[in-house]
Amino acid sequence: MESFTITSKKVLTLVLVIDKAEQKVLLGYKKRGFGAHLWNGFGGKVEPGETTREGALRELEEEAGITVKTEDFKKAGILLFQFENDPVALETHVYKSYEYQGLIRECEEMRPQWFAFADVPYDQMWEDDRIWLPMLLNGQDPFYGRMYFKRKPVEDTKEIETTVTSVVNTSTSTHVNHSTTMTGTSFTTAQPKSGPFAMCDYQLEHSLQGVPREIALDGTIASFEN
Ligand SMILES: Nc1nc2c([nH]c(=O)n2[C@H]2C[C@H](O)[C@@H](COP(=O)(O)OP(=O)(O)OP(=O)(O)O)O2)c(=O)[nH]1
Repeated sequence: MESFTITSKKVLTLVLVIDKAEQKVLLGYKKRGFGAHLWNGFGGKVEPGETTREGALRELEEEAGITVKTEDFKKAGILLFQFENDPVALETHVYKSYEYQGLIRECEEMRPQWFAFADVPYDQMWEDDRIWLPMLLNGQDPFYGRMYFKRKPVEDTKEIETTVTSVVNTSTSTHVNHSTTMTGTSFTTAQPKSGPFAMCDYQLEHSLQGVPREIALDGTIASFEN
């Protein structure tokens, strides 16, 4: 796991708005930038001077045109994304709300659309989403996940097949470890099915003593929300 050692992290947010009565979740089709051509929740980088909650609410308003009252806005967990040979991890603070105000609208970055829980397009999302999003939709939060990605080899014109061998698990008594071997992931450069990265390992915990607030550089939960 040496190639996954991290020395710093960027703080990001991700917001899932859920219609509980209709069993639907609001996703956005990302038109450009990091994660382009994938469906995702709304979010992005936290700006200097902002809390993660403020950053998440701002991104939701910018990208989907809607607002959520503070009391309805719940922290669901933290996902730490790590990329092979990249010392900078992405500490993503995940929020959810069952309520919203305003009119949902498209912007130049995201095209919002409601999906029934049963129709969430996992094959056109980041690969880790199929692991934790069902838990969030079923109310099995808070959670903490650590996901490891390798870059898929890129070939310009034709669809290619790639095999990613799982990295060795480092089981500890506090982590539920899952190791996956993914074979035959097809994608094109123009429209990668599940993005330019292949997840090669992950850990997910959801029986936490509280809602995680920060992750230490050794990957453990540094502190919990009050
Ligand atoms: N569902 C999911 N979301 C992810 C994964 N990895 C990852 O960075 N994200 C999210 C976190 C952020 O919401 C978003 C990346 O933020 P961004 O680069 O779009 O940030 P931004 O809007 O500030 O960017 P920009 O304006 O500078 O283009 O993608 C993942 O594996 N799964």
